[in-house]
Amino acid sequence: MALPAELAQLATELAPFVHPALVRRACADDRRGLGVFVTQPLPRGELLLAARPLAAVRVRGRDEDVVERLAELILERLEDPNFAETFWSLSTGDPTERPSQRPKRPHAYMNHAAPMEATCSSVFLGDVLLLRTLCAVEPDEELTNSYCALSAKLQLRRQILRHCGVPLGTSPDAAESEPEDGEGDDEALLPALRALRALRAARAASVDATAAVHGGADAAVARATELWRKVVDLAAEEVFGLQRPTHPIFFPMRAELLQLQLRAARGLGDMAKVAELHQAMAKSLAQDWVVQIVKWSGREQPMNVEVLAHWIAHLRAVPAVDGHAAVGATGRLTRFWLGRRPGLKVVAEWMESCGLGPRRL
Ligand SMILES: C[S@@+](CC[C@H](N)C(=O)[O-])C[C@H]1O[C@@H](n2cnc3c(N)ncnc32)[C@H](O)[C@@H]1O
Repeated sequence: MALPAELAQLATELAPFVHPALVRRACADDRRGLGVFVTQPLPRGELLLAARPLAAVRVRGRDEDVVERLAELILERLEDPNFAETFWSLSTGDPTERPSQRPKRPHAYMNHAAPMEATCSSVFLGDVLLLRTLCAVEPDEELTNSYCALSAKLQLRRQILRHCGVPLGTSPDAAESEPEDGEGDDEALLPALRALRALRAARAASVDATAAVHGGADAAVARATELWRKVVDLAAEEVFGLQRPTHPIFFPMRAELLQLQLRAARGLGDMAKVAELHQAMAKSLAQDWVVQIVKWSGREQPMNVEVLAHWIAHLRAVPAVDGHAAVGATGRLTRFWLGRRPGLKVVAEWMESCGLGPRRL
């Protein structure tokens, strides 16, 4: 989906931009290689980068081989010496030779940190990538970005990190594999084991419901409806306990349960429930973080764009919904990212253009 004209204009005004306080240096922990650091204090929300990608391909279906198509495009363009110089400047380089340099494309050089620890986050505005600080940063502090989406489940996190060459075990989200029944006697993981059993049951019910509905017959549809209802009715409080658990393993588990419930509610056509679940997801993605991050002052909402996408989806699910909180949160998030507050319709189109429309969440 194309970006609304108002935002396409903004993208043109912002890009290209690289913040002058960014430098590329060797990290103190040499297993991390080079990283991006700041030379001066920066406030929360500072724009660090607004850049168009070196190469982009348009994807129509899910199965298209994006990596192969990108590689072909890059090989073609490498014949242009200007492109080749920029492209090869992305490679790791030798930290002992050039300990410090202004990075031309800092996003490509940033190391990963778990979403609850990353100091930066990025979003696409059309084909312009915007990168901002999520908290105030001090001089000589390393800037980090999560390579995984905020809502990614444990298994997907580990896949992404493995694929990106981040050693598993250096990041809390990579270290937390799903515990097996009877494994370990860590007190903190006992509620996680209970929750996992409920989560596994919900996963199985969702797979069965999808298979049943493809059967098409009335009995199959009735069976799917029953299974979806079962998933939707799982109370998060029962699954995770009444107290908000602080162990990081709970974030992806809670997000996964809500995602399964969202799909089930959509299958049932229960749009009021869909709206309620998007709201729960927005709050959960925002608040679970706040519990972890002492660095953030007060209970300020994390400005991750996935949170914005869920508020917008909440507003779209049931037009008559009382949207006071959602409109407020949407306004704060869009102002944070864009420096302005366009209408809800424009923000909804922006989310669609980022692949964060209600059907994709
Ligand atoms: C986009 S590059 C980041 C820049 C890189 N450190 C360099 O020296 O060019 C991604 C690579 O950085 C390393 N890396 C990123 N995040 C890391 C982390 N949290 N711990 C250890 N290594 C990390 C991995 O080797 C990964 O393949």
